[in-house]
Amino acid sequence: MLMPAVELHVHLEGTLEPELIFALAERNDVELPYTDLDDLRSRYSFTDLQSFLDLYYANMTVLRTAADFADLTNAYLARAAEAGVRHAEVFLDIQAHTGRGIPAAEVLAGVTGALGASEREHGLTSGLIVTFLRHLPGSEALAALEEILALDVPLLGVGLCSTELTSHASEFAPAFDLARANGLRLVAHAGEEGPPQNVTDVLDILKVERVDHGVRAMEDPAVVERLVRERVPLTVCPLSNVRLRVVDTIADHPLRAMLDAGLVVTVNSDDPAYFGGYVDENLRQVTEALDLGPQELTTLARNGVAAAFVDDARRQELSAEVDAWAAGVRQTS
Ligand code: HPA
Ligand SMILES: [Zn+2]
Repeated sequence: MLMPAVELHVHLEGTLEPELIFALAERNDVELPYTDLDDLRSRYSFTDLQSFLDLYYANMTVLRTAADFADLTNAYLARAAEAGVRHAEVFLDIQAHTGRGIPAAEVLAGVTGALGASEREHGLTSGLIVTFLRHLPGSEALAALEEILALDVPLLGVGLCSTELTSHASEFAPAFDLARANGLRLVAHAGEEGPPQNVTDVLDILKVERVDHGVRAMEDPAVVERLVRERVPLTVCPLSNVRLRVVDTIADHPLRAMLDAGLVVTVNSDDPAYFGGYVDENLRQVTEALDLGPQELTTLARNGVAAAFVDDARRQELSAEVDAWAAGVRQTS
């Protein structure tokens, strides 16, 4: 039986599958620089985060209308449901769309419309986290948030992504302060390509409640100790870490060491259309490569429920599903 999973780290644009890229290019009359699907797929070989981001942003040009964004969101929700995802909090790089002339209202109409129907249409609950792009100025993050708040769309939280190496977290403090003042939940990517200090910075300066990736925190025992003590969830993405060369192979992934250290880690897919698999495949590969047993998998599932931004009633439902699954796994192992 598939583990009931909570997905807390997935970029909607990173679920844009090659087939949908071609379908949307045709629908919108966008000329693609690829001859066919195989040509596009042959470019999915990355040397680091930036080499991936270049292709990821380039492929977004096919997304133009609310219907495109709704199709993208529905395709993800359908695939996530197949992967056992019971609740998903999805990231949206809104500035990557407004920056090429697509109005925020158009993007959000498509995304929030589909997310609003996720329970009815796909059987899982969901929420939206708008992620600011760290390679753009902090003032633009603030302006983006002001624009979104004025639209009054359902929004769960804000995050921070893109390259960690070219800016300091403090640039984004005004945007995060405004988000907090509006009751939004706060997360940020840190400790993926950047050092453990970046993890400390997003906690201290942006006051985030979860850290996305955070794997490089393992390089500093004091940071690990703090994350354990404060029970800060880390949304780990194993296949992403391999494909972006954060770790050499899945067998070298620190996930088991992170669990052993007492960190509240969860397993997520990041950009599944680019990195070789959704949550189910991430779980399958770490289970095999790191020889995870029922106990570790149950901990991962429970961590996901604990780390989700849901109300008490939904947390209890998710918790009961995990308990039922764990009891079944214990019986069969
Ligand atoms: O793994 C990631 N890191 C930073 N930014 C991103 N945007 C999409 N995926 C990522
Ligand atoms: Zn990410």
